[in-house]
Amino acid sequence: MTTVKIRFIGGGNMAASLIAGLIADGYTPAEIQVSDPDPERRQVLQAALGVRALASNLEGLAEAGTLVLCVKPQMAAMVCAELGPMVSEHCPLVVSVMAGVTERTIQRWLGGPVPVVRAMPNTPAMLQTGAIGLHASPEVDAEGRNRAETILRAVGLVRWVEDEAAIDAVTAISGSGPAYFFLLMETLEQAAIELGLEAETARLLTLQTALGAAKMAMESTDPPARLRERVTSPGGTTERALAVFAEANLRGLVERAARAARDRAVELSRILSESA
Ligand SMILES: NC(=O)C1=CN([C@@H]2O[C@H](COP(=O)(O)OP(=O)(O)OC[C@H]3O[C@@H](n4cnc5c(N)ncnc54)[C@H](OP(=O)(O)O)[C@@H]3O)[C@@H](O)[C@H]2O)C=CC1
Ligand SMILES: O=C(O)[C@@H]1CCC=N1
Repeated sequence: MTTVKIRFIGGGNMAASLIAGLIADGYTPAEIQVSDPDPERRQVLQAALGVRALASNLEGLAEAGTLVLCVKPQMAAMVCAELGPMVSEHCPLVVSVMAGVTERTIQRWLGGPVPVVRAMPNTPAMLQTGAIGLHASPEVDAEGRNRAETILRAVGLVRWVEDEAAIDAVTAISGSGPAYFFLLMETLEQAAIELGLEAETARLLTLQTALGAAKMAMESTDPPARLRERVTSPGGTTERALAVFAEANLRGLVERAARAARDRAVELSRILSESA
């Protein structure tokens, strides 16, 4: 019988992305379990990913070496209170992907100073192209850090941060970040259609351009600013477009957006740490 290695609590978007990435990396569905209260969601998870999806958060929990908390921050207190006695008894490694829920708060809700790793992934984890920030509470030993890193490395690029507060910045940049790039893709595709391109052509040219730009930026030794300059012929078309972005202060806007996301994570941490 295969031992369940990883148990997800909450089977929504982020859990499904992580599970898909882990399976793509070679984990077998039998090594992963998930619990979620919604029967339709459980059916989708079972059908799409082949993992066992349970209604109860406690059923089979003792078997798992690692628990991944994947519920909304607002549900976390209730879920941790339910899991606390079992976590104290069986001491699995607790990994939380929840935005704005600190290690101290999770420990308080679980009822003791258990080892907690905070991981901030993003949905491209499903294609093993996630970007993940990690931070461990002082109770996590080398084996626990190694285990968390191995699991998350299977679904993308991992960076440890020294200070737990940096996880809020990671949340604002790479946790939420796919949404910013998707927004840019949506708007560029729409602009292409408005300029007269056929819809499928607009879609494909936009997406391939995003992929090509990201690949170039990843693989080049030059920074993105230099790559941008090479596209921008003096007196040419790109220059005109970039002038419009500058006029609207795109840089300031992006900075404000990232700050707003970071501040929301900080606000959630404060509200949740003050709650019962
Ligand atoms: N989405 C993302 O890109 C990212 C999300 N995160 C974090 O991941 C966590 C989950 O987010 P996301 O997947 O987007 O949210 P979802 O709402 O998609 O997933 C949460 C899941 O938890 C289920 N749930 C609700 N109550 C319980 C319970 N008592 N026990 C077990 N499961 C429960 C929900 O069911 P129901 O819908 O029926 O209530 C839902 O299926 C959040 O804390 C978020 O901060 C982190 C990085 C990126
Ligand atoms: O929007 C959110 O709160 C979550 C955290 C990062 C991405 N999605």
